Amino acid sequence: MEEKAKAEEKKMGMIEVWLRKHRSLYNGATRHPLILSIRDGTINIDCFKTWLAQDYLFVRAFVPFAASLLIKAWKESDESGDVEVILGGMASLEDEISWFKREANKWGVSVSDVVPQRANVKYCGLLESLMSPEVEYTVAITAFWAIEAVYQESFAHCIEEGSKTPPELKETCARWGNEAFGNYCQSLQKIANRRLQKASDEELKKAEVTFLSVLENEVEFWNMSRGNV
Ligand SMILES: Cc1ncc(CN)c(N)n1
Repeated sequence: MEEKAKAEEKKMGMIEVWLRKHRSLYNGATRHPLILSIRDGTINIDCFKTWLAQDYLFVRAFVPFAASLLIKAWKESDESGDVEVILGGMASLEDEISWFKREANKWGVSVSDVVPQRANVKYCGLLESLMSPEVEYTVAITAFWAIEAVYQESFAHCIEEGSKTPPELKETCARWGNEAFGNYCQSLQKIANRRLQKASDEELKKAEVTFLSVLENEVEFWNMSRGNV
């Protein structure tokens, strides 16, 4: 494929090529008005609570997707180290679910009463479709990287120097914005790049379409939290 050849010539990975090509959508997902309002301290706390409750449900659906990816890595990967990277991510999800419950309790949000909103149902539907054994490992790992990377870049922006994030939201931002999570996302990106380099044109196209779908769903997820469903 032409794009792949260009990437090779410039010694770039496909992910970097796509990040350039789809920069405005990527920025839309990682610099959403909700994130910017956390960063500048003008966040409406009800929006934060909506996000928290809805994301708790999303993370519960993310666990089986991660499990399906682990199976794909075990069956299809050309490098055994992939399994450890994914397993490490899965192990933190248990802690993440406990954190969501504690955080929800702190804000007076009852997680057992949360009803998923339309954008959440749609995004969880995408996760479910990616769990199918027919979806290639390369496509699934690209989606998994994109999902994690959007949160990493979004929340890291809220704890950069000069941000005015309210103190009570800093822990939330540090959860995904911290350096260790950044390194984990880098490891996922490396795996995705390695797989994409060896992918057929058809697989490459599927992975790019899925990447775009993740970004669109992320934007809609943030929109939902601000009440514009
Ligand atoms: C919607 C969404 N996207 C990504 C993540 C990071 N796992 C999350 N918790 N929620």
